[in-house]
Amino acid sequence: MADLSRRRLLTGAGLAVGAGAAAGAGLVRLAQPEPVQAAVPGGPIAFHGAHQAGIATPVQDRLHFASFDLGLDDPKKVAELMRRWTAAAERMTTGQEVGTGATGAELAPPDDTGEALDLPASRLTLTVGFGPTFFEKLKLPAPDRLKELPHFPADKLDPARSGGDICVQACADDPQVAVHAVRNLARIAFGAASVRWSQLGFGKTSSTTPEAQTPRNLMGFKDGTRNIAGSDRAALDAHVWVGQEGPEWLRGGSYLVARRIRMHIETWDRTSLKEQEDIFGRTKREGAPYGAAREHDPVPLDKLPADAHVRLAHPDSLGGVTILRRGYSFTDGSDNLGRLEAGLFFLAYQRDPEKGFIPIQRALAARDPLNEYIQHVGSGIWACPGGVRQGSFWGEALFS
Ligand SMILES: C=CC1=C(C)c2cc3[nH]c(cc4nc(cc5[nH]c(cc1n2)c(C)c5CCC(=O)O)C(CCC(=O)O)=C4C)c(C)c3C=C
Ligand SMILES: [Fe+2]
Repeated sequence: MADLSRRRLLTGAGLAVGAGAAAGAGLVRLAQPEPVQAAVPGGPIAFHGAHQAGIATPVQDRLHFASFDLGLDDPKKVAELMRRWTAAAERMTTGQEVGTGATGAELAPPDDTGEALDLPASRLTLTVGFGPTFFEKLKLPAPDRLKELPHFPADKLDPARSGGDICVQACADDPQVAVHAVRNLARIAFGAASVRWSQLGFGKTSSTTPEAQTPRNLMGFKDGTRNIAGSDRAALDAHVWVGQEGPEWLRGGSYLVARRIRMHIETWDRTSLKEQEDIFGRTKREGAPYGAAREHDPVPLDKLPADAHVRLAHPDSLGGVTILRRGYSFTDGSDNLGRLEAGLFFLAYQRDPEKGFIPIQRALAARDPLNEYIQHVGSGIWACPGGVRQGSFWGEALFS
């Protein structure tokens, strides 16, 4: 049993000895040749399908988000990178080692870096998107709706934490699995693309499973109460998935907006409960909207302060504008004044940024009292291709 590795568990031999012991740990899923939606905690989430996993699929606990810059401008070579990345992603999302594994020929570096050996798939999802600069560099036609985001008042964006030709969103229940995935994709990309910036996240601040307990953000409020459910196909089709209006490669895909939002935690912590609740228009403990008793009660907008965050961002205040939020909290230690470098790594998926993030952020940037306690310091937008079929690779139709 000493070599009951991630990889052996997936082989017949590994399963014969491993299945019984693994079942209780959520590893029994590995018996299936085709990954299926995680039915047990830690099970794999299907990589193939009509849509990329990691958008409407249940939100995992941890994030490693990476933005890559291309080092070449030949679309054929980038297609080859996507083919190699897809092959690695297919393996990692089912808990397998990359390529020939973490141990191979003695005199060559192994194909897999090895730190995820013995760990389950941990519901790893890998979601890829292409930014405006990707299309410029490769001289490929960009989708109409993929435009650099406008400047919003009070933005203080750091170019070193913004943009990027390709993004990879790795989500998993185990941070080591998410970090391993990004690290191995970066290793594969050597010579073709390199990491421009990356962000670790924990404590998801959204939910695509309304029946689950809503997580809390670092301000202590339940975050993600009113979000698009992963099972709400009508809402996903209307607000998240690109339809016939997009190029073929993007249909079933989505536009992703990322914002690194720093929180002035120490100032927030000196703010009265009443003011904190007024800012959101919801109670802190229950998460109920003002004028209602329970978290999931409908929001009586006229009972909320006119500039409450929830009122400003609510679809009824914005002609129906709706996004799917999938953000994570982050802390990157403390700054030189001893203040926690913390905040929200906000991620939003939408069918059209002009009918999603942009009008909401315009309203929030203009009036949200939360602005006194936050600052947007990083930003990016990417077009995420539709789902990957068996035998295909990320964005294949874009390159052919
Ligand atoms: C541009 C979009 C949004 C940004 C940026 C944003 C930042 C941000 N939000 C919170 C905390 C909460 N947001 C909540 C609701 C909410 N927020 C947005 C959009 C943005 N938020 C939307 C669309 C909604 C839902 C509105 C609705 O339909 O009712 C809530 C309430 C709970 C919930 O419904 O999720 C909280 C809390 C922070 C802390 C923050 C920046 C740091
Ligand atoms: Fe919000």
